Amino acid sequence: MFAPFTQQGVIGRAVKTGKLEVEHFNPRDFTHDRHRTVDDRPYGGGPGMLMMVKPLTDAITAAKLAGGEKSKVIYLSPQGKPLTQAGVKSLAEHDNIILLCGRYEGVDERVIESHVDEEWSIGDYVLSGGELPAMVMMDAIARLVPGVLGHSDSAIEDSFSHGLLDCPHYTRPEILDGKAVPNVLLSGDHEKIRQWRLQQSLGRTWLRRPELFNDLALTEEQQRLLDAFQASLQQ
Ligand SMILES: Nc1nonc1C(=O)NCC1CCCCC1
Repeated sequence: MFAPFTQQGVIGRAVKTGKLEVEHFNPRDFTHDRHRTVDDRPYGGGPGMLMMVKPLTDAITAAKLAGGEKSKVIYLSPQGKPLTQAGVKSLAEHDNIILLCGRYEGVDERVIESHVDEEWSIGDYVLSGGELPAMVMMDAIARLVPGVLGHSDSAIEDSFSHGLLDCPHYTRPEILDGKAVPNVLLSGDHEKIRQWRLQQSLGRTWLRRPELFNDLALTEEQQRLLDAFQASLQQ
């Protein structure tokens, strides 16, 4: 699952240029029976299986040997803290991260208590395994690693970087099904374009995700632009 992800695109380039290192530790390689068993039945009954403790903790130990004892162990599950850009920024501070990807119905709680530093969720829905959430987290963190993105501004301008939703974007043709690109974007007036984009981000955030303003302290300019946006809707 991870090979295409770590060999293509932003992550692929970062791995190729040595800005990122990705290594896998498969619990199956830490089993000692013929069937390389990694799952076991849950105490208390109930459907499905859990991941066995020993192959998991041995894999984590091996990963720590490779990445260093200071590696942060992260477990991805719906029971984790909801991942936001702020959370990504805090995670990007670590030099080494071990992402524990669950399968079946999950892992023994004692593995989480004894080996996991932080539990994170990428959203309130249930997936079949932790691999896709791990790749989501890897992609979001990698974009913040200096030198990983060609044009670093694009990461800074990413939505949520200022806690706001992204503004609308346009490319050719200038008229599409009778709908024209907003004139300001054709004006070449970079200050006007910056203000328009900021106002659009503020307006969209207000219309679609007003709760995001709870964690934001708007600058005077932002407040002025938002007020004008709201007033324009009253007309
Ligand atoms: N949502 C999520 N956010 O992060 N992970 C998520 C998930 O849905 N993970 C599924 C895994 C969880 C461990 C047991 C097997 C299924």
